[in-house]
Amino acid sequence: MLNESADVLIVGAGACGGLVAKELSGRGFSVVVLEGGKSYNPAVDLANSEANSAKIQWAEPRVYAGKDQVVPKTGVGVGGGTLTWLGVMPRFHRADFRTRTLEGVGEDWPISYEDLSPYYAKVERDFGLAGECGPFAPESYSLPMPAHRMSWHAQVLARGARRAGAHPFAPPIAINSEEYGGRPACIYCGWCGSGCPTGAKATSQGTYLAQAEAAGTRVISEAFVHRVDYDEALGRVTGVHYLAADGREHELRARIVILSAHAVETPRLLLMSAGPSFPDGLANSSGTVGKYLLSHPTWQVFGTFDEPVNAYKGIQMGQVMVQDYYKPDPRNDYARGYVLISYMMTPITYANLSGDFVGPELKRFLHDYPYTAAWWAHAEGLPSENNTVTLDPEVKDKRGLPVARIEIEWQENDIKVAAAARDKAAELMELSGARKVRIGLNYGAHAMGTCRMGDDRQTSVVNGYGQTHDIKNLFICDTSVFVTGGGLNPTLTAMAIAGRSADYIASQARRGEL
Ligand SMILES: Cc1cc2nc3c(=O)[nH]c(=O)nc-3n(C[C@H](O)[C@H](O)[C@H](O)COP(=O)(O)OP(=O)(O)OC[C@H]3O[C@@H](n4cnc5c(N)ncnc54)[C@H](O)[C@@H]3O)c2cc1C
Repeated sequence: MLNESADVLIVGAGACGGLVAKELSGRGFSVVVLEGGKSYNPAVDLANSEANSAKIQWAEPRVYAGKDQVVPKTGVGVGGGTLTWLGVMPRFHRADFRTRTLEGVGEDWPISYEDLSPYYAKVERDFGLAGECGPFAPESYSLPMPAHRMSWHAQVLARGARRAGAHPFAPPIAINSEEYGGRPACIYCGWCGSGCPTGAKATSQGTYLAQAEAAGTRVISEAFVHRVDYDEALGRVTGVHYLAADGREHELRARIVILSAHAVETPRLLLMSAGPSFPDGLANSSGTVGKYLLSHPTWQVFGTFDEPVNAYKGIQMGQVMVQDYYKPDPRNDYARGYVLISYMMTPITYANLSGDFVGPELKRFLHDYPYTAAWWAHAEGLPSENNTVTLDPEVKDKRGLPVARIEIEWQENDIKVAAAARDKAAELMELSGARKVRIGLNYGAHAMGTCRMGDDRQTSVVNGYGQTHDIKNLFICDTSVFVTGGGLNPTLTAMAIAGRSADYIASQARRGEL
């Protein structure tokens, strides 16, 4: 067993873990990041093959026991979800933080858009975003890089949206439209989800973690944390135990522990770290660790055109977005709203995941690939106590640890808002001139919630700064802390919250409060 120590120990080298490492190491803290996955050189290890995307997606067993299908998009490796992600980074709207007050659904957050506004801007600058804020943004803001020129796919989709009176725009995206941050402009090869071999796509690895390492952070890959250590006498966490690639156990001690393992593995780790003071899971006196799992109910909507669309050429997702139907409208028979995002899958994913097509219909569908455009209809799923991450009582991973058991069932509002999104996407596709519209799969995308923030320690796990109510030197900085999911891609908001938490941690530590 190896024993080491650090001021700050971060579990998970993804979007938020990388950001917090950079912020804290830049302020003189000694920081160690433990990452369960491998470290890759994208230019070599992930170059131009769809098969590579499997390397960087979480592939360890999980039990899906819910009524509805959810694909909790999770990456693995140094860079986490940003290795495989598609980089669409819109800001949440003011109303997203106050759904209970404004519409009587979900819960209000303990923080507001105004609290996050400067942190949004900082991530947009530091990470490097291209695009426009769009006509429905919570405030007008500009991004460091101009929008990408719309691909033909995006133009075809935008044509239908304009005919419906909507306002399509090129949303914020973490893919360089010009040289920025020492990274090249995108060459539109279309392999964003396989790891981006050129480095034009921003990843935590290529931005924050590289800067953190330059400032002294140590990133240890293939280090799977299976326990957060809690000292009963001190009432503090003291570090973690992790298993290295060779199966050997190590202990790492730290003054401050930050969990950034994403909304499935963070609650799993807390539940696995139960002890005498916390028999139901560490920092779980509220009983809410693992509850209120949030996801976005989505539909894939395809349109086949007479002329080639060649949607596989260019940025995979988010060359165009429609946000006209995002703002809640009392005339709707559902609360909240949705967006439409251009998204064409790469060929194998298209064949595997597009819909329930079989026989000649599947053959035609595959043949139509270059002639096909696609909207991703992306709606807000509301929190429910019954949507959970727990420890499976039977299935164990290769280390003998209980795997996460994920249960989700869409509620009536989720089904209605997602159906409205799907129908609008189909309508716009027809207006674009599609000769055939096909409805593809319906699933829950993204994972959030499970350790939600709140002012009330009886009903939430962390405060507005990601500090657990139960243990003052234990923090959560990832999408677990979301109270509601908004209807937009979540990672920018998670990173903005993590940036705010990093400021708080630094100031509290300096005052000797941690
Ligand atoms: C294909 C795909 C496309 C996506 N596209 C978008 C998009 O366009 N826009 C958007 O906003 N979001 C997108 N996402 C989602 C986005 O990747 C996540 O929201 C984001 O990465 C979450 O950040 P995080 O810091 O919470 O966790 P992550 O970035 O997931 O990082 C968590 C890290 O923790 C590690 N880890 C987990 N458990 C342990 C453990 N016990 N010990 C050590 N390490 C551990 C994991 O291996 C992982 O590297 C996409 C995701 C996928 C998979």
